[in-house]
Amino acid sequence: MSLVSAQSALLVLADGTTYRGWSFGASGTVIGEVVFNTGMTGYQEVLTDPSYLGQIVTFTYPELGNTGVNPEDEESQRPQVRGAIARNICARPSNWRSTQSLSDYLKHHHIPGIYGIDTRALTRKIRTVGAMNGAISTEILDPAELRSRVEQAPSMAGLNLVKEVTTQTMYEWSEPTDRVWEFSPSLASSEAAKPGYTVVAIDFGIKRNILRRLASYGCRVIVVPANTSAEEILKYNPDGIFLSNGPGDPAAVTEGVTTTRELLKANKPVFGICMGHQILGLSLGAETFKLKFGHRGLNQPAGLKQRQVEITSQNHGFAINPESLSDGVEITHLNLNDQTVAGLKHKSLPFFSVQYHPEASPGPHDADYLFEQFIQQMEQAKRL
Ligand SMILES: N[C@@H](CCC(=O)O)C(=O)O
Repeated sequence: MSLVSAQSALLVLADGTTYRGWSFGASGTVIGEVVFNTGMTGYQEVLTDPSYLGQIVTFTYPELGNTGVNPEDEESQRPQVRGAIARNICARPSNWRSTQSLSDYLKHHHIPGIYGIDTRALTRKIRTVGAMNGAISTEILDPAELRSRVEQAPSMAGLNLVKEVTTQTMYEWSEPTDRVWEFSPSLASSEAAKPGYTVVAIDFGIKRNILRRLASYGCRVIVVPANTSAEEILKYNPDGIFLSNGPGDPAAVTEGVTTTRELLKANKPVFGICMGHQILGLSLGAETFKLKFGHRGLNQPAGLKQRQVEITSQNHGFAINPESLSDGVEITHLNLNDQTVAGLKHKSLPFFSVQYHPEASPGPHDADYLFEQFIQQMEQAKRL
């Protein structure tokens, strides 16, 4: 295990703000959208969530790496972030599941990180000015030169990144949440009746824990590439269709929107999470817009008509414009911090979606009931 280095590294934002720190993970230069995540746990799940593709993530939790990394906590095959920013790094992880230090892991995957950064100041900057591109480098230590590289990078708005993360071929997923970790009383206490519904999941950058939750509720999940046609999807005769999370600008994922619009004509239950929620909204005629700095963390309150507020895990930079929703669509949840749309459903057809992540990983489990809601919709559809 290598200790964290004292090699100098530079972080420059598009507006010229410069931070000096030290390198962890790989050496090199990376450019991406600099965002912040306020979660106090789950750095490995964040790093491997495909929705973060193209982004440099600032972790506001003050020390990263304490529990190392392990093979079970991967949300996809590899870390997907372009870079990581930390206040401090723990060089000697201590956890019974740890197989590698965070720094070695990122080095292995050629992902640079910078630590020693005043992440509170950086977060305030992003909150005030808005999320913007930036670069981390261990090679270019002249701020003006690094900034000129940042200026050449495209903005996140308008970027379709789905093709970089979607599966190339279809596959089936059957692994549920490990029984040791199961938290749902109905699933943990009994050999709950497994409904055995077939769900086709369109992979815009799917997280493994979504697949696990669907499998835990007894679904046979067929995961298909994002460019699969509606006709091919319907050939699997699914009981329900799932639209996954994913990176980039949802409005640029035109193929996914066209396919979903076609699929809606079949009137089968449809459930969307995060980008899946945005794609469902776009398919129903709504528009999306880019938020100033997005929501990324584990304690975002969502609610509206329900008596209980859900504390939710979130990770998104775009949202649905409520003004653009047609009469047939109802808002079910708002983000209670800024009143943006956090959930919607069709008033008469079995389509619903949430902007947040009910699968958590990391995060609270308040919204896990939405998977059960999807199962109930498939049950009802079968009875008709
Ligand atoms: N890329 C979209 C969706 C994120 C997700 O699906 O997790 C956004 O930033 O809003």
